[in-house]
Amino acid sequence: MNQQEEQEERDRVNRVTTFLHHQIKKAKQAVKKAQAESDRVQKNYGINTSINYLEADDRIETKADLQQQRNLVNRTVENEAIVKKQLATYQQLSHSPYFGRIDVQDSGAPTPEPLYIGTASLMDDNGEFLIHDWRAPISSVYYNGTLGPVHYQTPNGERSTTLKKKRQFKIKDGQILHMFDTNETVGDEMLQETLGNKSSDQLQNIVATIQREQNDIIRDVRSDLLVVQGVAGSGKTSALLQRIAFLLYHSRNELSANQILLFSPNLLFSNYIKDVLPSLGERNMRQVTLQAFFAQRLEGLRVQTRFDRYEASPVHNSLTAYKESQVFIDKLRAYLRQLSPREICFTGLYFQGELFFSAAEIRSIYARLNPKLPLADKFLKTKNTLIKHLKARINEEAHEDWALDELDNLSDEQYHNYLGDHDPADFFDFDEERDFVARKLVKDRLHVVYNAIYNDQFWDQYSQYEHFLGQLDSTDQITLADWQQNQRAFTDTLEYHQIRLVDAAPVLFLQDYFTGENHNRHIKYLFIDEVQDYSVAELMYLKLTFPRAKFNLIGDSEQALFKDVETAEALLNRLKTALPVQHPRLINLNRSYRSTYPITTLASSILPAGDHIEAFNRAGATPTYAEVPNEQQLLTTTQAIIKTELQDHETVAIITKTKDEAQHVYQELRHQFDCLLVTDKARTLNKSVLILPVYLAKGLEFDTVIAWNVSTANFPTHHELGILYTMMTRAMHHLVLLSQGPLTDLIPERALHQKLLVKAKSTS
Ligand SMILES: Nc1ncnc2c1ncn2[C@@H]1O[C@H](COP(=O)(O)OP(=O)(O)OP(=O)(O)O)[C@@H](O)[C@H]1O
Repeated sequence: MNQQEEQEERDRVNRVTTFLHHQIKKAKQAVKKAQAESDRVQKNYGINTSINYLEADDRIETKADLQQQRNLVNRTVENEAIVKKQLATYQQLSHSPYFGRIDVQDSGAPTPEPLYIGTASLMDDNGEFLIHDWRAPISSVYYNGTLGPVHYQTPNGERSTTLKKKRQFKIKDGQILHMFDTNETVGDEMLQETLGNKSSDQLQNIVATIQREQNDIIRDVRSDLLVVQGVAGSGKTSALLQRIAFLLYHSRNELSANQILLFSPNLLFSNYIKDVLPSLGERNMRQVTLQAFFAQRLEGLRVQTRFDRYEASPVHNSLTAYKESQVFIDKLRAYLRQLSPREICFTGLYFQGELFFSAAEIRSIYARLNPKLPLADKFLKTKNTLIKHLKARINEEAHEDWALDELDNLSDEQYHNYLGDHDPADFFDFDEERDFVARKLVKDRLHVVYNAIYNDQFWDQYSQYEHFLGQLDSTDQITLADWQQNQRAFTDTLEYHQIRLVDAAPVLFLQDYFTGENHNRHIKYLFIDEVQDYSVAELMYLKLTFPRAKFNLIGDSEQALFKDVETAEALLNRLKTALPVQHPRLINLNRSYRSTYPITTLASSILPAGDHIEAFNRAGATPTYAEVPNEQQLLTTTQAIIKTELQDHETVAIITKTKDEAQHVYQELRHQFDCLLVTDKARTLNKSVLILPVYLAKGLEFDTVIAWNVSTANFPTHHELGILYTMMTRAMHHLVLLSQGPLTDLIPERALHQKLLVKAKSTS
């Protein structure tokens, strides 16, 4: 780029920034005006509603008036929101209006047309684009294309053009700090700089440096099952969030942020990612953890958390694996389909301590239905019939002694409340009036039975599940004794109002499949981050619950904490057969961005198939290790390392295998350092020394990581591989492995020979 071109770019940024400041001024006035207008309308609305309610005769007129007023209030509030959003966009663009430029020349066009790409689009007063939104169809050329003929997708099909130039900018506070032309997808230079920064307690958007394969994930609009298998630090979470921003733009007339649901691994993570979408001018999607979701659905039971289960026994057994498998859910489905009315666990409903509808009566209603009807229809028809019977019983019960007694004991006020708007003159005689009040009273009392029917209390899903378990045979891997013991464990925990995690999804599946209830058709896109920690049974249940949602499953099979590491292909094959979808797609991300080259190289070396991991070429210190003979020395070495690391870095995280270890380390260090023990209730990480168990470090990153006690004793088998890999890959700039006794054999000999890992100075 020559000097003149550089000057032209600077002039352009100045022009755009000046224009933006002008727009900000105008927008601020518009916001003020809109606020005043909505204040005025709301005040008016308040006055009108209070006046009009005094005038009883004008009720109908008042209702129409009120509706009109309410519409006006809604419109002004909406208008205020629009101008505020506009202002926010201008303010956001004024700091850094754009980060890219592409010059494209359509065939037949005399000259190339320069287009500037930023986080939002901006037009000048003549309606010409000064900035194109990064999500606009043409902008994909910036991310995907190299110079020459290029293609891009538009709502009307594929278009072609020629990419003549690609330029990148770094603009801060309206000043160009850096600009260069590139033929690469998006140049390494910019990425180097971004990745070299210190860690932050908030994930940043990656809009300026999205990589080609990440762009594929972001812009996919076809798949109904998109599986992203990406190595640690490959930008899966970043791409997921950029994808949500893209979808909100692409389908802005049909999709709103509250139709997108993200299952995130823990609350800390939810907080970590919360600024990304707002930084792109979009509202956040809804977020939930599987834990919270289960707890809400299984109200009244304490659901075991994944963390509890991991702490109780980090290693999976074959019985758990079986209950988490597709086979198990398939068996459950088949069982429900062939259930005879005799086997259905109906339960009687009681009223005032006496049986009101017996299980036998309910069963006979069910048995009379056409057996060929779908399960959910049969359940619904039974429910409706019960409600009909209940209504009939109201008339009968109104003549029973209990009802007549209650009627006689009603106060005048209660009696008139039951009469409601009715006048004694409305009735033929007093008996008719009493009969009317008696029916009202009975209806009122029987509401508990109505609620019980409405809430499906005439069927016991837990007993049904026990019945299902009872009729399963033991399998090759599971002995009859183990199986029976497992069934007893389900019943025992239930008595204490608890349920183990492994039973939560199957019980809910059984319940919703049988009743056809609790299906959420509102959610259009479901995202699951860290999907490798979900069982197939859990995913099958989520698919049942969110039947209209397109599934986006993002994870890394090598970071499996709660089960053994498996290949991406195996995971995908399991999912493809388990979830009924039409357009499955797998995208692999093999390039790792988070960590320095030496850290990624070491971390990959511990994986049996780690060769596919491509380390981004960012320089940094070689990871170090220290083997010490006792725990005291483990602590003193840790202290020394923290002190050294804090000289260069902002955050040091000590990652342990378990919560107990984390608590112990914290107790020992808290007097020396201002440190934070991270628990599963934590929302923020506001200290520079953090101590946390590995499952809470999921998805997060820190400048320096100290992997606590990765010894042979603590990490004895390949079951711990995913745990160790996850610990190591949280480090951005420096990684230290500490071990009491010999280092785990999971670190291969060659890592030491090839000096991928060297002894820490303080102990050498
Ligand atoms: N295209 C990119 N441009 C700039 N930074 C990027 C890009 N892709 C990823 N990063 C950075 O790399 C780091 C890791 O990204 P992210 O957390 O999204 O990866 P991940 O695959 O979800 O990681 P993990 O599975 O290990 O938790 C983040 O700091 C992110 O900002």
